[in-house]
Amino acid sequence: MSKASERAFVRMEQVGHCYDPAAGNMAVQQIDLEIHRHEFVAVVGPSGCGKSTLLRMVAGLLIPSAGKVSVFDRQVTEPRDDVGIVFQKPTLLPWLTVRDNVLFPLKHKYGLVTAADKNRAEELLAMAGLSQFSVRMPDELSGGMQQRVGIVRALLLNPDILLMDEPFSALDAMTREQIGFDLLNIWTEHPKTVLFITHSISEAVLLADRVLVMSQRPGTVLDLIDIDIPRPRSATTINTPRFAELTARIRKHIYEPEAHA
Ligand SMILES: Nc1ncnc2c1ncn2[C@@H]1O[C@H](COP(=O)(O)OP(=O)(O)OP(=O)(O)O)[C@@H](O)[C@H]1O
Repeated sequence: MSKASERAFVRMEQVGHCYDPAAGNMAVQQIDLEIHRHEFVAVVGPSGCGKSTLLRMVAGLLIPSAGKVSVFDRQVTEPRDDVGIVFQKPTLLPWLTVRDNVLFPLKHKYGLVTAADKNRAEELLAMAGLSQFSVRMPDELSGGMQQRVGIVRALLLNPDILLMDEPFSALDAMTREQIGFDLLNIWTEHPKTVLFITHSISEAVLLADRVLVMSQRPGTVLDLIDIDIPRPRSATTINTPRFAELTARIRKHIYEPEAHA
């Protein structure tokens, strides 16, 4: 079945949001977007264009002041419990081991943790290359490892949707590239619908099925680009002509927006 004929999983229809109705200026406006189940969509755009606002609306943490957000045809009207969110900083609890940190949301949600949960935690930690660190404390881990723990913690709840808000921006370039490939491996094994915000155009092209390019505030959709680069992708993908073409197309939108007006 082609993507176009699939039913949308996340749908935004003429979505807009105004944080300050008295002032009346919109943060985002007229957003139309359909995301398919298990699709990986990256969002890029200038600072302050409303990327995080978009993500918060999908999570139900923010209700749009115009238009409608729905997930599987049901309008989002309150915070959803089927989304996993990964932020720029993993905010691990310093007094718990890595394993207890990733199990914490399950314990909080259901009041107990089963043997199956513990096995799954170990399996995901192994996929993230953290097996040997499951009984270590967070401050014994590097920044990249802590961020992997944050991703495992979000995945352990087995959310339908994974929302990632600049998850790798605090990491150095090499760690960032590696953790991107780790994320792709985990996503391939455990498919999820991913909305991934990044300031890195090459990261967006390397990871995503489609890249949403937003305009300056009030943010709206400038382009939605199919990343037709075959998977699995690797470090050498960056050297392909198609990669260069796609990143150039996005750069043009960001740095020469008037050319598309
Ligand atoms: N709670 C809030 N109250 C008022 N204005 C807000 C609030 N949150 C965000 N804004 C404004 O809405 C606009 C969009 O913010 P948002 O954080 O969604 O942008 P962003 O694209 O994620 O930015 P960045 O790339 O810098 O993280 C910005 O102009 C911001 O100042």
